[in-house]
Amino acid sequence: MFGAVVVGIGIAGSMRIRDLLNPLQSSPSESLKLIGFVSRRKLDQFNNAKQIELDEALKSKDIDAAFICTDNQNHEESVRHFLEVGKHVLVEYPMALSAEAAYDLWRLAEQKGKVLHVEHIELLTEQYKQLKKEVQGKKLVEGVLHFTGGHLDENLSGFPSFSGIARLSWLVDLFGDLIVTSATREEQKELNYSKLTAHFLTAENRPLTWVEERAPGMKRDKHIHFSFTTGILDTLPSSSRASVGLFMQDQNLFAKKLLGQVTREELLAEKQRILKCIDLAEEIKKKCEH
Ligand SMILES: NC(=O)C1=CN([C@@H]2O[C@H](COP(=O)(O)OP(=O)(O)OC[C@H]3O[C@@H](n4cnc5c(N)ncnc54)[C@H](OP(=O)(O)O)[C@@H]3O)[C@@H](O)[C@H]2O)C=CC1
Ligand SMILES: C=CC1=C(C)/C(=C/c2[nH]c(/C=C3N=C(/C=C4\NC(=O)C(C)=C4C=C)C(C)=C\3CCC(=O)O)c(CCC(=O)O)c2C)NC1=O
Repeated sequence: MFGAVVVGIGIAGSMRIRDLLNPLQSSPSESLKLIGFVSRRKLDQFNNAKQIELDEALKSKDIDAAFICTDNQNHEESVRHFLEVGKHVLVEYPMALSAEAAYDLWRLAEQKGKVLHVEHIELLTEQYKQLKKEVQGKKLVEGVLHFTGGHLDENLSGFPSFSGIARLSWLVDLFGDLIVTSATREEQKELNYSKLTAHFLTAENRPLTWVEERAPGMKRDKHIHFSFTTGILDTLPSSSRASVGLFMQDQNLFAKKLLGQVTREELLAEKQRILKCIDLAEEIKKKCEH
């Protein structure tokens, strides 16, 4: 059994507590046991789980793994604290808000011989799995992925290429290695309006564009326009709900890693994809700041 603590009780943290208390039967998740949660607020109890102090969690012999579900600006610090005291870590994406920090944390995890798992539920949705099937084997001519969503506080969430890393993950997982050719940022501060536009080239020199647009009340949505040599794909597949919840699927993956059931090749491929996306996010940020 691996004792677990959930850190940060927002939307994601609450779902983590729910899933840890109700693991999918006969799944790797049954090897995880919730010991308690850490919050910067005083909550005492949450779904019968008990609140513990951060210091206590770091020292506790009953805790083997930490689930970091705080706002993005806190990820680096929390991941580092738990790795340093020799705990395994699951962190919600984005793992950190700079490439330097991300590489540093992987090095630390390897030094300590601990699992560092980054949640990427955007790759686990039925919609994405269907999209990937539709794209497989096709030759891209050009493509656009346009995301819209509500306002985010950048002090907590970080630069939009990092808070929007799920869109980069989609593009890299669908089309392979990308290079950033240009990126711009448009902001209307008084309206909390933000639009990031990044242009890429694929390894075959095909152009791809990512737009991340946010404003208060804007609907959370994604639009695609992918031209292939064989035709155009401009609607996302209609999606049924996954039979196993997304955070539960991710928890199973983490538990499998703790149990040593994931191959070195798989672990390496995943790490490379995650760092590739972080590198792109960093590059986009640099280009926007110029
Ligand atoms: N929501 C989602 O579907 C997904 C989220 N993620 C990632 O998960 C992480 C957390 O996101 P999410 O849970 O959505 O964000 P929330 O804003 O809901 O929670 C973030 C943090 O804010 C604090 N908080 C929560 N509610 C309140 C409140 N009422 N008053 C004051 N503080 C509060 C909590 O910290 P504390 O308990 O310490 O006060 C919590 O850790 C992010 O990194 C995000 O990218 C990733 C994939 C999906
Ligand atoms: C209703 C308000 C709502 C909020 C505040 C919300 C926040 C939210 N959802 C996210 C991703 C995500 N959120 C979901 C799914 C959900 N997430 C949920 O909170 C719920 C209820 C679902 C269920 C459909 C998925 C699948 C992702 C991964 C990125 C994606 O594919 O869009 C993220 C991570 C950053 C990002 O990729 O944009 C945040 C902060 N999502 C919401 O839907």
